[in-house]
Amino acid sequence: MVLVTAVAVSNLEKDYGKVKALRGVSFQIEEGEIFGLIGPNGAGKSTTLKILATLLHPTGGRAEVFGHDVVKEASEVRKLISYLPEEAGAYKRLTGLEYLEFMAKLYAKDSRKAEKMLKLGIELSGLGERLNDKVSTYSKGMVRRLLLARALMVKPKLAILDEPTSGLDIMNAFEIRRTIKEFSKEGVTFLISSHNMLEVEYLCDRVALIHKGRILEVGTPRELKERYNAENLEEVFMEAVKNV
Ligand SMILES: Nc1ncnc2c1ncn2[C@@H]1O[C@H](COP(=O)(O)OP(=O)(O)OP(=O)(O)O)[C@@H](O)[C@H]1O
Repeated sequence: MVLVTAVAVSNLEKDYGKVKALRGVSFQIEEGEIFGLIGPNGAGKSTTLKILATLLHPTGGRAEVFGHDVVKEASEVRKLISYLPEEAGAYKRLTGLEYLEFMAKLYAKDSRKAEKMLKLGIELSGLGERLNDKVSTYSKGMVRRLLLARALMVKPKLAILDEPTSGLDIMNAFEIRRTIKEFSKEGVTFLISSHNMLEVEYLCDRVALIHKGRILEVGTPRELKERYNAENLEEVFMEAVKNV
């Protein structure tokens, strides 16, 4: 099997004024992988994801998505990705169904494809009858499911998901993880950020530990646990930060 590089991040730096959010971040993701970027609050996860989603310009370094530079070829990159932001709440005046319909029409090349996309979005949202209610009446978890359905119904080559299960109850989080695994089998590549290390351990093929804008370790959960003689990724992380 020929490995295709989905994401190549090399020495990425991002300053917000005096704050150095990223201090030389590098990692690669192969096509079809579920890759987890994990670390504590303020580590630089969202910043890395936003740069890959073409929403932020890096201060230094490079990032490519399927060989396209995220700065110089941003419009090419946007055709290949879906991005789920950490905090999102737009389109409150629409019903969930109207929102999915609007997005399907925007993304699909013809009306038949839009229908198919919408059907998938409805199914993925799991919102049933509530899709007919305005988004403003949804709980945080319901909004999350709607946005995730939107992100996946377009079948992106790369899905960039910032804390996809944050704020969701156990059942919803379980469903989301199952959907991610299913889509991965169909060839969608995932970059997921999380500070829930146990969830990531279950879900991800490989993970990168990020702390204070630097990558501390990259590997499969099993490799990292062996490297640190640890029971789980939480223990790996606690050991890894000791050496910083
Ligand atoms: N717009 C901004 N202006 C100034 N500083 C920012 C801005 N966005 C992020 N930062 C800072 O950059 C650093 C990295 O933030 P980032 O949001 O990437 O972390 P994170 O790992 O996603 O954290 P969390 O898990 O809390 O979302 C933090 O110190 C944060 O305060």
